Amino acid sequence: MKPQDIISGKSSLWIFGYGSLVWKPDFKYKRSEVGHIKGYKRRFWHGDNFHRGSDELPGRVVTLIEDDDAATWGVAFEVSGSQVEESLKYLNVRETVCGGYVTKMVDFFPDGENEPPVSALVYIATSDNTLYLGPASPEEIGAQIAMCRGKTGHNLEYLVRLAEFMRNSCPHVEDRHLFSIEAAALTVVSYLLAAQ
Ligand SMILES: N[C@@H](CCC(=O)N[C@@H](CS)C(=O)NCC(=O)O)C(=O)O
Repeated sequence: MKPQDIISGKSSLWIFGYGSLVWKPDFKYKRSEVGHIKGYKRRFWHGDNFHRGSDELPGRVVTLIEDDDAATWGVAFEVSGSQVEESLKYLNVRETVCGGYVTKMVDFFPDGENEPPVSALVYIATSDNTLYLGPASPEEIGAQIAMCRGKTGHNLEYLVRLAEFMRNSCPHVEDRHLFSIEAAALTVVSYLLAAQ
């Protein structure tokens, strides 16, 4: 896939989502496929002071961390023609300007028998990013998510929608990091509700 072929409309572009993009792409696309990329693990190690948090109380959202033994499941969206420029302009604001993510090309493996991999664009927040928060225990991350909200909504919605996607669309994948944080966040919420 050459950039000039995408620009000329001769070939389409695939965009891989693994966080809010799996349940809220918010751009027009031709078709989508559930699948995975290799060599990365999904971690709630990126801060968010816009969509799901604030400068005072930054939320936590996901990024990808290189790990040769790992795979990350999500959804890839195929965009073609005018959808290419429209989606990239939109995602540049949502992901890069507001979120601090940078772009990379990876191989996406659609779920299903013998489907060949396709090259896909992915947005990754690297550790040199000013919003990067890094590792913490599921309890610490869960508590932070339970307490944060931003201009797009509550950080809990971001977490639970992603966990729901994995349970519904990737039931064969055991994402201990995601589900342990979800359990911890919901425990904090239950205490807050009981204290009311
Ligand atoms: N790039 C990842 C993560 C994307 C992500 O969660 N980005 C945040 C920006 S910090 C976002 O779009 N949030 C919108 C929302 O929370 O509804 C993906 O492919 O899904």
